[in-house]
This record gives sequence, structure tokens and C-alpha cells, in this order.
Amino acid sequence: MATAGARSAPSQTPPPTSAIRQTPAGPAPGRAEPPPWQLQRDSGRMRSSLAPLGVPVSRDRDDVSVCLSGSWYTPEACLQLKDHFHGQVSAACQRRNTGTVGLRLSKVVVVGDLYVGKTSLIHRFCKNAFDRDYKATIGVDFEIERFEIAGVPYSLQIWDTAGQEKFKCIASAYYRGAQVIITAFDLSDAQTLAHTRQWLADALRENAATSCFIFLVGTKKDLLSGAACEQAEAEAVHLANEMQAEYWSVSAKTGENVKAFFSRVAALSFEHSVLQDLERRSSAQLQVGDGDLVRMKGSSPESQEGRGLSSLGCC
Ligand SMILES: Nc1nc2c(ncn2[C@@H]2O[C@H](COP(=O)(O)OP(=O)(O)OP(=O)(O)O)[C@@H](O)[C@H]2O)c(=O)[nH]1
Ligand SMILES: [Mg+2]
Repeated sequence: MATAGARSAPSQTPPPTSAIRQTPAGPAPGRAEPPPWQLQRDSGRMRSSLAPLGVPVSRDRDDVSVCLSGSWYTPEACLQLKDHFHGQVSAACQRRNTGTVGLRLSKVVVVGDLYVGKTSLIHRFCKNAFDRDYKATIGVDFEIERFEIAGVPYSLQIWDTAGQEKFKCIASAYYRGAQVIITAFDLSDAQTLAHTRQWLADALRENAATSCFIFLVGTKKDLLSGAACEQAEAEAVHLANEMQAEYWSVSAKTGENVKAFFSRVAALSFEHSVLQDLERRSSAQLQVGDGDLVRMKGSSPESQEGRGLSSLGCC
């Protein structure tokens, strides 16, 4: 597999408050970079937590070391590589000052050709199950997955959309409001990779590119090996670069990389949500602060009307 750069879509420059660092090169082969979160199973559900914050220790390194190990890491596709949450996010988590983030659902939309394995990928993650038989998704379906990240509850609403043409108009009605877009293709079918451009374009028609994380995910990794796999991945990494997407390859059948992939999705969107919330609250506070200043000067808001802001100064 490979992790490659996520884009938090704006331009390629991370927003000022973005936690995601661009890393010029990956860790040495076999040396796992300390992951920012760790995974726990809780009643069959995936949970992720960052504990303790900022301390480079993981009790469950396997998935992350796979995705970051040198043999899979592809720096040419990597726009950003995350190894720590943004300082403001860590601090907010420690102070339990994450606002409404724990109450909201972050929307993840999975798109791609029929039969590429979108439903299977989601089921592997959410239910730890795999079905060999194909049952086409009709329209859309969704799963809600709850996490705990750094002690903060966090939920992803994962939308599974139909790849069949006849259901496309139903499915596309659900693209709007996505925080994460996952474009999936079958590693053993080059056509499905070529089609991901169109799938992404369709999803972005309903979403501001600057507000989404985009992933390109090659499925059915178990079907390929050796040179064929390398070739397929090289092409995918190339396209991921163009899309400014982060590339992963997974197998719903064996479970390879599935947990690590969704953990990354959760971590990135969690961090983004917390930063957004902090920004929103600090600008709201600024506005309230202005009002307080007016009152502190000893006059009612009404009496200030008609007086310019300059008249509120201390002199
Ligand atoms: N070998 C292998 N087969 C897989 C894998 N993932 C899915 N499949 C098989 O591929 C077929 C299609 O999988 P689905 O998950 O239903 O595909 P989909 O993308 O949801 O299809 P639509 O709902 O029609 O868009 C099924 O027969 C799955 O068992 C995988 O990782 N490895
Ligand atoms: Mg499906």
C-alpha cells in the first residue's frame, strides 16, 4: 500500500491552522513512525484514541507501520504526511474544549465503478465481515462509525453509493456536504482506475474542493502480486498526484490496510473538524467581545449608535 499525500484540497498549501505537515521523505523501511492515534476495539467497533497526546508510543502499531513502511511509502504521491495532530487540536482535546465536534457526524462519501468493492470495504471496516457474493448497492446506503479520539467522541457517517449507471442520479444526490471523498477502483481492472477522474469530478460538483479530503483507494489488493501489483500501484500513484489525493491500497477480503486506512480518514477529518470549530468559536467570541467593549465603556449599546468606532477609544 502506500500512503500518499492527502490534500485538504484548498490550494496545495495547507491552511494556516492545518495540522498536516508535508514530509519530504518517508521513514526508513521497517521503522514505523509513531502514529498519532491508536486503535482499540470496543464491542466490535473500531475506536481510535490518541493517548497520550504527543507522546510517540503506540500500543497498536501494526496497521500504521504497514502503511508507512518504506516499501510501500511513495513520497512522490505524498502532499502531506501526518504524524501529529496540530498543537491547538491536542490542547483542545486535553482541555476537553472541542466544542460540538463530538456531537456532529462527519460525512464520508465512497464513490467508484460498480463491482470495485466499495460496499465490501465499508463492511470489512464496520462489521469486520466479507461476502464473496456480489449484491449491487441500490442508490445509497450508510454506516455510522463511532470513534474516540484523544478522549473525544467522534463519528463518521460513511456513505456507500451505487456504482451502476442507472442509480447514479440517486446516489449523487447524497454527495453534498462531504468532508471526505473516497474514490475507489479495482486494482485488477485498469478501466476502473481511469474512471475515478469522473467520479471525483461528480463528487466535487456538489462540494467545495477546498473543504474535502480526497482519497484514491485501490481495492482487491489480494488479487495482485509482484510486477502486476507494482505496475497498477504506480499508475494509481500517478493519478493520485494529479487528483491531489492520498493513495491507499486495501483488501476487503483479507482486511489488509482497511483499519489503518479508515483510522487515517478519521484522524484527518477529526483534526479538521476541531480546528474549524476552534476558529468558528474564536471569531464568534471576537464579535461578542466587541459588544462587551461597548458596554464596558459605560454606555448602553443604543447610545453608541451613530458614533463611529473611533469614538470608542480610551481618549
Ligand atoms: N478478491 C476480492 N474480492 C473482493 C474484494 N472486495 C470486494 N470483492 C468482491 O467484489 C465484488 C463486488 O464487491 P462490492 O463491494 O459489492 O462492489 P461495489 O463497488 O459495492 O458495487 P456496487 O454496489 O454495484 O457499486 C463482490 O463479489 C465482492 O466479494 C477484495 O478485497 N478482494
Ligand atoms: Mg455496493
